[in-house]
Amino acid sequence: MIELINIHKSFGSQTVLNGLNLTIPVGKTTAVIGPSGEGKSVLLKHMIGLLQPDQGDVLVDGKSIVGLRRSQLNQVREKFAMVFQNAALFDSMTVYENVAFPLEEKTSLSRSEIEERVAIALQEVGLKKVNHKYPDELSGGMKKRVGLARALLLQPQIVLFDEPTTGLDPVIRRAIHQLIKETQEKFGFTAVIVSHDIPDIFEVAHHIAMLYHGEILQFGTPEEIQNSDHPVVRQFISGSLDGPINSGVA
Ligand SMILES: Nc1ncnc2c1ncn2[C@@H]1O[C@H](COP(=O)(O)OP(=O)(O)OP(=O)(O)O)[C@@H](O)[C@H]1O
Repeated sequence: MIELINIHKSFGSQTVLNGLNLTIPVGKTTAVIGPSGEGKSVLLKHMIGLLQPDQGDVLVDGKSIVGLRRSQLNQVREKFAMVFQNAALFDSMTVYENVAFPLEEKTSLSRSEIEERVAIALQEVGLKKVNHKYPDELSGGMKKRVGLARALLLQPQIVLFDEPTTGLDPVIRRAIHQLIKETQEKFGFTAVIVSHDIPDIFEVAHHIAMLYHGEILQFGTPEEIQNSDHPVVRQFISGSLDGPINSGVA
């Protein structure tokens, strides 16, 4: 379980998180939504110790990860996998080499065992005959699938997705969402997804956390969020220009 307790985070004079509390349910998918620039990525980075809070605590399975030494933090991070916006593949490596990389680095599996696991992982994300291709020979959707295959290979307990469908067309976006949903159900990991995909994300996540002005304004099931009475939540999910949220565009 990940618990964020009274998190405060500022960059210079800009306060981004302002006493934020959030508990991520185990074995479920939680989506973090909210206007651009409100701190969704900053929040995700606190969960894995890439950023430290100015105040407050982050607990992973009941233990604080704030102020840990690098070696201790690396141990905690073994529970996690992170799927970045751009899939973060190594351009000079083939798809096979990219996916095999964590197994070669972190396990003592034999070459044939690694080959077998990579083949299964690529099959699981619906990729065929791409082993020898390089990332720049793949479409955006295929790259995301490779990133997901690599993330799942070490069987993480927790998978963090930072806007996993950015830049994809609506059909591929749906396919990636479907894949995240299916793999989460199959492996049962705890997932946290930062997403702008409304209303699609309501079909993927079990819980939605709406971030606004440095706090979680509302946490609930997709149904509860869709039926929210809160004017900010209502405006945000309907994409209306009228309401308390200022788009910042004149
Ligand atoms: N390392 C950093 N140093 C300084 N400011 C930062 C840093 N990281 C984030 N910020 C600032 O914190 C704010 C929140 O950024 P963040 O990327 O978390 O927003 P977001 O909600 O994920 O936005 P978007 O939906 O547009 O991706 C932004 O104003 C950003 O400029």
